[in-house]
Amino acid sequence: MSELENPFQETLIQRHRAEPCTVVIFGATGDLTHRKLIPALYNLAAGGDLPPQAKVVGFARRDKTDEGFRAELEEANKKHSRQGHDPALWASFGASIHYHKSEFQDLEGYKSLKALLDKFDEERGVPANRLFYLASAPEFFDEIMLMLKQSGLNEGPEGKWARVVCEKPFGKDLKTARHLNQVVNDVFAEKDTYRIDHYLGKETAQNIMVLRFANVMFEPLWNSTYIDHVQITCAENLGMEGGRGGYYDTAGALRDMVQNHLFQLLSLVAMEPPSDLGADAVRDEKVKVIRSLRRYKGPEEVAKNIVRAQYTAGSVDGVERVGYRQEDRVNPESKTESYVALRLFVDTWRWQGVPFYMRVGKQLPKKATEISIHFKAPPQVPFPTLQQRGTRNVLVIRIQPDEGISLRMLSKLPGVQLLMQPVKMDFRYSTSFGKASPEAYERLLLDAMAGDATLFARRDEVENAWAFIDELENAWHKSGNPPPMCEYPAGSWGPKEADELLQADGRVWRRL
Ligand SMILES: NC(=O)C1=CN([C@@H]2O[C@H](COP(=O)(O)OP(=O)(O)OC[C@H]3O[C@@H](n4cnc5c(N)ncnc54)[C@H](OP(=O)(O)O)[C@@H]3O)[C@@H](O)[C@H]2O)C=CC1
Ligand SMILES: O=C1O[C@H](COP(=O)(O)O)[C@@H](O)[C@H](O)[C@H]1O
Repeated sequence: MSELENPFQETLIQRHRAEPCTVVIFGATGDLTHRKLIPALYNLAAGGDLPPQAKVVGFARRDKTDEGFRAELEEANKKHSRQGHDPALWASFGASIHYHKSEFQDLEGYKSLKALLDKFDEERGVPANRLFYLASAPEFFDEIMLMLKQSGLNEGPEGKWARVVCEKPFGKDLKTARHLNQVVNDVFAEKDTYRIDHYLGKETAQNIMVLRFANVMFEPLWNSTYIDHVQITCAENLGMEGGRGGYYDTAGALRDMVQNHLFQLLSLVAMEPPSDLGADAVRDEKVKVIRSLRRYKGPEEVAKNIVRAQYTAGSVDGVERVGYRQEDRVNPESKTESYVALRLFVDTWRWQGVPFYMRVGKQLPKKATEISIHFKAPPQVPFPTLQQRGTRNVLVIRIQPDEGISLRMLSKLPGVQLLMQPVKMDFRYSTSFGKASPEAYERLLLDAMAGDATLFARRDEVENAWAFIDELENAWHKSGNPPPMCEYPAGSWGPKEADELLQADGRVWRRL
């Protein structure tokens, strides 16, 4: 075998061979199904990864025929499929899609759904596994769970499984998340519960563990002896488009992005090596990171370490944007943050004293998510100038776009004098692998069908994350002296207070 052949190929193929199943999507006439779920299933079909004889059933309340539903989804697929749209492939994939009209609250609708799934099994000649995907607003989760239980749909046909995939947001605080977990786990065992965090499905997020644990040169340096600090940035150049203001204004950047996506990235960067790659071994290590986050008690500590802000009118990509409070469906007196910057500490042996700075915001100059690991300076001799920050080693993991990893290091400038200049070693997915990465939802749907929960949030991860977030939200919204709400013009990199957060520590945000 040549050195370049992939020795893991067989394991990976086995891990992802999904069993036959029917996917039922609750809320199938919605935006998520059109933009993400159907294109993901179509692309799995295009790659030959969809289980044989798979079927998709869309569940929603509007009147539609199978044909009408398929035609609507075909239009959406033309717009959103990452590999384009092949009419011949759609003809066979589309034929596997069906529509089932019912209210979420109507038990009869679930009984007739069960009859439909049983009929498909009869037509196939073998019973299929069942994957229920909750692509509805979270206030319907309780009802849907109850109905699945009462109709007996939470049990698969004999010898087959039934699993549930829950979309985010998974609760809006610890109390609601606990309640939801209880409701879901009363109907499905935890092993059959898949809480989506689509950042875990991103190729580059998955690569963090490979980078750290499959290369010998990084892990020995991956600790407070060598790392000065870590930055995680998730910038978006959009505001409240597509009517999202109504939901977003009840959530804010901290709940919408930090509690889930950013904490998942933080966990992958800060976790200890798992003993194996099984879902529980990985998630055991991730949850320890969240549990080790230093808690901020009270508004003073929160104000010192967390900056929240709303955008005011400005321009992004040359287009005028209104301020956050002027957005459609946003309360004109809103106290919801569209930006947050945090200084966090993971109180473990490995990370003692290393700050993790995170920032996330809407209406920033560009869309970019990256993690940067900022190393300490080497001992002063023999290069005294190395104390300057711009000369230190920085490892950048670009989550999106232009996925890849770069390493800044110092090189001697060619010439007769000993002058140094920072240079960059850059690995790009697009050039190194020559093929596009699958969309996060493709990977996650396939994993749920294959019974691999590694890239899904476990109950304790979600609850521990909320426990941390609740204290910040309480300081902001329930204390007598709440930390200030800062401002930043749309199109800027955030409020000056976020810069000051790092300046106070003698550091600066990395320029993206
Ligand atoms: N859209 C996105 O990009 C993302 C969405 N999410 C999450 O996914 C979930 C769904 O989002 P999205 O698709 O945007 O939502 P939409 O509002 O676009 O869709 C809601 C769906 O729920 C159905 N529905 C609502 N009430 C009932 C009812 N009483 N009985 C039966 N069906 C009902 C609607 O059916 P009908 O049309 O028949 O009324 C529709 O199919 C949300 O939790 C959201 O937070 C998460 C990440 C990204
Ligand atoms: O979950 C969410 O994620 C999107 C950003 O996702 P990305 O894959 O485009 O980075 C964010 O816009 C949205 O507010 C949030 O709910």
